Amino acid sequence: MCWAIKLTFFFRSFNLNSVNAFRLNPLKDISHFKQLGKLPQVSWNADFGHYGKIFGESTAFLTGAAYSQEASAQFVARVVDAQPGEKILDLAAAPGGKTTQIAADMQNRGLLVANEINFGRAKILSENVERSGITNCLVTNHRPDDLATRFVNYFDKILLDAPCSGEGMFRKDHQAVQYWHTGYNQECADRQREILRSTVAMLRPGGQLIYSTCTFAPEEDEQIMSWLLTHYPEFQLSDIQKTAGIEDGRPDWADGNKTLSKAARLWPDKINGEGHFVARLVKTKSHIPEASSSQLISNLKQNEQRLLSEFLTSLDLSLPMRNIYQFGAYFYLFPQNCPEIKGLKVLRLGLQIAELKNKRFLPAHSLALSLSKDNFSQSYELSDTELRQFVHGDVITQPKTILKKGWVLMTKKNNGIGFGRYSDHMIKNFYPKGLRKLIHAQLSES
Ligand SMILES: C[S@@+](CC[C@H](N)C(=O)[O-])C[C@H]1O[C@@H](n2cnc3c(N)ncnc32)[C@H](O)[C@@H]1O
Repeated sequence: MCWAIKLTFFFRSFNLNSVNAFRLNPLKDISHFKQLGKLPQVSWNADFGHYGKIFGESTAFLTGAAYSQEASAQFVARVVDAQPGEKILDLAAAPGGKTTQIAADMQNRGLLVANEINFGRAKILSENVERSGITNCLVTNHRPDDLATRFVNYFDKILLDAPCSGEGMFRKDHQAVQYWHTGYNQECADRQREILRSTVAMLRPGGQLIYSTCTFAPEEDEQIMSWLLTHYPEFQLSDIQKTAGIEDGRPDWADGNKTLSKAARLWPDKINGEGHFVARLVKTKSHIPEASSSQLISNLKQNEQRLLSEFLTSLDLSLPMRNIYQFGAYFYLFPQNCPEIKGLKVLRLGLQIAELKNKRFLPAHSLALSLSKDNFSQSYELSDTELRQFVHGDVITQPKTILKKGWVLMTKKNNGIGFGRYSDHMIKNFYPKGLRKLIHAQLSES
């Protein structure tokens, strides 16, 4: 096909609406979200990706069983191909689309560091990690060069989903168009090179760097990759499996290095999704000597350990006490191979499990979101009306099942969404005040 016709199809695609998509979250019990599972699949993420919209007042959102994510963006984590037990850094992670997909692939095993430079965005990332029931993630708020001084030759995989000119999102996010100006691609490219200078040192030899953008500009895509290959000869591009209209990268848009065709381009006129670029590189060796990195160890004193252990046992929970860290009144279950956190700006340390208040333990909201009906001492399945009451912060009076006095995991479609405490025929509400809201719409799955 000649260039003029190709370009006509490309520009025509901008007159079409972008298509909503989402991912079902296998860290949750998704067996009862039957309608969502029947929606058309995103072909490159067929296990969990679907086309359709998830509203913020739906049961899928409130339980964390689904995450809204544009279809092409779902391809990036497929290239990361995270495995349980790996040490992975998601360097520019907010709001968390790729972090939550990577964590699901890791099945909560191993270490996932999700970093975001912007504090406000890091808080949103942290909330999304919590709602998704992720337990092996450290959410940090650092500049890439800060992190690079801490983690030398450290990670098995690093995803840099780079800040970019966002041209691939123009039809989805009209604001992205407003930022664009002449010279913007070069400004973004300069920033991408700066971030990559810090990134390369953090990957262990043999590890993989996945670089992605949501822009069409070769200055930010193939040309950044050719710059990296020239300046860091220890990196080589590796093949990406491309299906369903995903195309090769374009060597002719950079320095002609043929291996650039191993990268992937997602064009909105060729696939059912927005514009994206993804490349995978392998680091063959490192010139920097391995730094010894110390691991976090439990700081629990004997007395707290005994009391916490008794509290957890009373809730039928069994957690490894050697992985519990106390920070003031709060107790966290930190991930396997967790690095020492002194000097790190950490917004979330694995899973917050409890708070000590007036000499009594309260189970943490994050804990509820990581549990389902069968792994807590007692649970209560909320009706739609009760769910509205619960997220509004109301007491649940006259519950319809028999409960024992004490903590109750409040569930919807079997997934924990918060804690209550039962006594005197009512369930007192422990849904966090900051998250309480009035749901106006009819509750539905999506
Ligand atoms: C494309 S977005 C990340 C999207 C995210 N990976 C996801 O899937 O939800 C790029 C991120 O890079 C961050 N960023 C901006 N400037 C940066 C810099 N100099 N270094 C590192 N990150 C930066 C932005 O705040 C933004 O959150």
